[in-house]
Parts: sequence; structure tokens; C-alpha cells
Amino acid sequence: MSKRTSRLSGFATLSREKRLEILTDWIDNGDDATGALGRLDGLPDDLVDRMIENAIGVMPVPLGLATNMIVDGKDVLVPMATEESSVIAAVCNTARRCRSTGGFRTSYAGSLTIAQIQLLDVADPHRARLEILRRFDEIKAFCDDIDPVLVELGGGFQDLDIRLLSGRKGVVMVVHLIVDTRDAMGANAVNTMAERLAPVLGSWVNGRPLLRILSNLADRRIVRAEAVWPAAEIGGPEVVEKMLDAADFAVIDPYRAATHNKGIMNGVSAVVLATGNDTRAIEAGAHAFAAQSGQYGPLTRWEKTASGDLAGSIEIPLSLGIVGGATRIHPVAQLALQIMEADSAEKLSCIVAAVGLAQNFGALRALATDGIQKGHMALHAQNIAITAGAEGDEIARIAEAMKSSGDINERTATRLLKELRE
Ligand SMILES: CC(C)(COP(=O)([O-])OP(=O)([O-])OC[C@H]1O[C@@H](n2cnc3c(N)ncnc32)[C@H](O)[C@@H]1OP(=O)([O-])[O-])[C@@H](O)C(=O)NCCC(=O)NCCSC(=O)C[C@@](C)(O)CC(=O)[O-]
Ligand SMILES: NC(=O)C1=CN([C@@H]2O[C@H](COP(=O)(O)OP(=O)(O)OC[C@H]3O[C@@H](n4cnc5c(N)ncnc54)[C@H](O)[C@@H]3O)[C@@H](O)[C@H]2O)C=CC1
Repeated sequence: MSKRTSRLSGFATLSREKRLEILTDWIDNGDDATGALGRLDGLPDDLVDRMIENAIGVMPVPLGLATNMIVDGKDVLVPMATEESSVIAAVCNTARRCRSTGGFRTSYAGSLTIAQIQLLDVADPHRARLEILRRFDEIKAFCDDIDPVLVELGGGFQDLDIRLLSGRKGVVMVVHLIVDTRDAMGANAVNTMAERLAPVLGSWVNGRPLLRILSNLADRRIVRAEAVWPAAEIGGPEVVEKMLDAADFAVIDPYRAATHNKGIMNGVSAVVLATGNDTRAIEAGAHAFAAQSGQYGPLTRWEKTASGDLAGSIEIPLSLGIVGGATRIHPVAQLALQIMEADSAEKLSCIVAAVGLAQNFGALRALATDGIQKGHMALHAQNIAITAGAEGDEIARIAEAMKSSGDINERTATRLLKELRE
């Protein structure tokens, strides 16, 4: 039986053993799950060799827990795999500040995955388009036959979209297969459909099929998350205004929007990686979506509520699975899903979107008030101390000394270490 506290204050100050104890209480079968985590320094050799080619080892990335998150009325601990300091602290801090308004509310558009078939040299593209649409039922049956599991689960082929684009040698016909891939990201499923269907389409329209691959612009898998931060929780009306101005910068300037979205992806990619999902697919989709209007823009929106509080929302395409890819074979990915109780792609996606929004709030608040260095560099100071050669107790002492001096850099760390050792 899990013993969930409403807010995990001071989690960062606990030892790793104590944090694992809390996690063990939090999840069902906690002993088995966290025991496995304690034993795992890497991955079994045979798994590493099967997952990728030419394997020589593993590249461990720290796994942390974001606390204080309420998503759709439920307290959730979120596992995040990241090499960057302050990312997880920012989520914990942000989530704490919107608990009084109920945390994050989300919605999910569905798990429709798009596969593209490129058809070249089609003699009469407009007639060809009608011909393909006329054979909709045939195409549906053909695709569903390829992945009956998806059909059994209520998914499978749903729709067709046919676009005529202007290519280097004339009109290029692009056929989109729109497939409900349920709890899978669905790349392998839709790629197989596209590869098998392409020659059939080519023969119907007398065209030359070339590429047959999914699109990472997953704009039929949009997830939305929103939350309200009371002005009193974030430093008052002045901070609300500053954060709105900071957010507006990303709306008007793509140079800023890229950094704004990078901050969002700090959180999104960390949860995606922790669950064994494809970080590159998510990153590509998010950035392509951010540019869909023709100007690259922010993935979040910020506004002031009638009562002067700060309301934020995010819309982001998330092509995530809880089956398929590495999600089922990687033991940490399995544990991560268990910790979040993410038993569907929908639940996972909603949590990921909420973390993206939280991350953006954390960065905007820091940037609009103290600046990023204060919080981020304070947490990064220990890494700098290690880079300068500090070991054991020296690491914390050098980090503290750098924070007090306000000079957090390798030169200072090297000087302080020399002084300490002398
Ligand atoms: C770093 C904080 C959170 C400090 O913020 P603070 O207000 O000084 O924190 P605090 O020490 O008063 O603690 C308050 C709460 O914050 C959390 N917290 C505080 N410290 C920790 C910690 N060590 N580990 C875990 N949680 C922590 C924790 O929830 C804690 O509550 P408690 O548990 O004590 O009741 C804040 O300054 C912050 O959010 N900064 C922004 C950090 C950030 O965005 N980092 C991302 C890296 S920078 C980047 O790549 C993206 C960027 C910035 O360029 C994006 C952009 O430009 O938009
Ligand atoms: N451009 C891209 O993003 C590309 C990505 N990939 C890779 O493809 C992998 C993901 O492919 P998937 O097709 O998701 O994996 P997959 O093929 O391993 O698993 C998906 C299959 O699992 C079965 N299944 C069982 N239970 C299911 C459920 N509840 N919901 C849905 N399906 C269920 C279905 O038959 C489904 O087709 C990732 O590793 C990704 O890196 C591959 C090619 C291109």
C-alpha cells in the first residue's frame, strides 16, 4: 500500500537511501522495483549488445525524481534522466508553487501516427489522387492486415491524406497513412505499412514510389497541459508582469524562442529518456511544430488571469509509447513507467507535457528575477569543483566557497582547491 505525502518538502536534502525508501513506499511492489534499481549499475551485456550495434558499454546518465507534481488531480513522482544540474530542482520548485490551484490539467488528442509515401513522376496527379481516395477501403484492409494487434486494440488504419507538392522535377504526390498506434510510438508499425503499400499505390497511379517512412511532425498527437500559478506564490504582480514580458520575447524573436523551447525540452527529453522512448523523434517533432506557422515560436503560452495570477499552457506533439522500442526491454524504463503509473501512452504523454510546462515556468521565473546563474550555477558548482580536480569532501567545500564568493568557474575552483590543499 503506498503512503503518499501531499508534498515532498526537503527531498533534495535526504540521502539516496532515504529517497529510495520513500519511493519504495510510493509505488506498488516497491521493494522489487527499487531493489532492481539499486543493483543496476549498467545494463546486462546481452541486452546492450542486442539494443545497439558495436556495443562497447553503457553511458550512464543520472536518474532523478521530480516531486510535488499534481497531474489531473493526482500526485505523481516523475523520473527524469538528465546530465544537467538544476533541471529537476526547477520542476520540483515550480510544481510546489501551483499545488494550491490543483497543479496541471491535461488533454490528449489521440495516438494517430503518420507515415508518408512519396510518389514521383505521377502522370496525372489530380486524377491519381481521386483514384487513391476511391480505394480507401482497400487501403484500410491492406494496412490493418499488416498489424492485426493494433486493430484488436481498437487502433489501426484510420485515414488518408494526399498532398501535391512542388518538387525539383514537378509535382510530387505525398500520401499520408494515418494510423492509430494506441500505446506504441508506432514507427515500426507504420513504416511496414508504408513500405508494403507503396508499390501497390505506384502501380495504381503509374507513379514511382521513393521514400516510405513515418513523419516526426506528429501533429495528430498533440498534448496540452495548463496550470495557474497564484501571483502570491511567485513573488507578486510585478513578477507576473516580468514573466509575461519574458515569455513575449519568445513570441517575437526566434533566437529567443529556440532557447525558450530548449528549456522546455530539458524536462520533456529527460522523462522521454527515462522511459526508453525516442528523444530525437520528440525533439524533431516539437521543433517542427514550433515552426508550423512559418515563424519558429514558443511551445508555451502565458497570460494573466482576471485575478492577476499567471496562467500557462503548452501544446506539444508527443509520439510516445509504453510498448515498443526500448520501453519494454529496458529495466529502468519499466521502473520509470511504474513510478508514474503510466499504463497508457496517453497518461505518459500528459505527464511529459506537464513537465515541459513546469520547466518553462521555472526557467522564466529565474530569468525574469534573479537570472539563471544564481540557481543553476549554485547547483552546477559541484560539477565545476570536480572538473578542477576536487575529490571527496573537497567537492562540497569548494562548491560552497565558490557560491559565497559569487565566482562560480573553473579558475576560481582551481585556485580555491590549491589554497585548500596548501
Ligand atoms: C534552482 C532553483 C529551483 C532554486 O530555487 P530556490 O527558490 O532558490 O529554491 P529553494 O532552495 O528556496 O527551495 C525551494 C524548492 O525548490 C526545490 N529545490 C530547490 N533546490 C533543489 C534541489 N537541489 N533539488 C531538488 N529540489 C530543489 C524544492 O522543491 C524546494 O522546496 P523544498 O523541498 O525545500 O520544500 C531555481 O533557481 C530555478 O528554478 N532555476 C531555474 C533552473 C533552470 O531552469 N534550469 C535549467 C537549466 S538552464 C537551461 O538550460 C534553460 C534556459 C534557462 O536557458 C531556458 C530558457 O532560457 O528559457
Ligand atoms: N523516424 C523515427 O522516429 C523512427 C523511429 N524508429 C524507432 O521505432 C521504435 C518504435 O516503434 P514502434 O512501432 O512503436 O515499436 P514496436 O514495433 O517495437 O512495437 C509496436 C507494436 O507492438 C504491438 N503492440 C502490443 N501491444 C500494444 C499496445 N498496447 N499498443 C500499441 N501496440 C501494441 C503492435 O503490434 C505494435 O505495432 C523506436 O525505437 C524508434 O526509435 C524507427 C524508424 C524511424
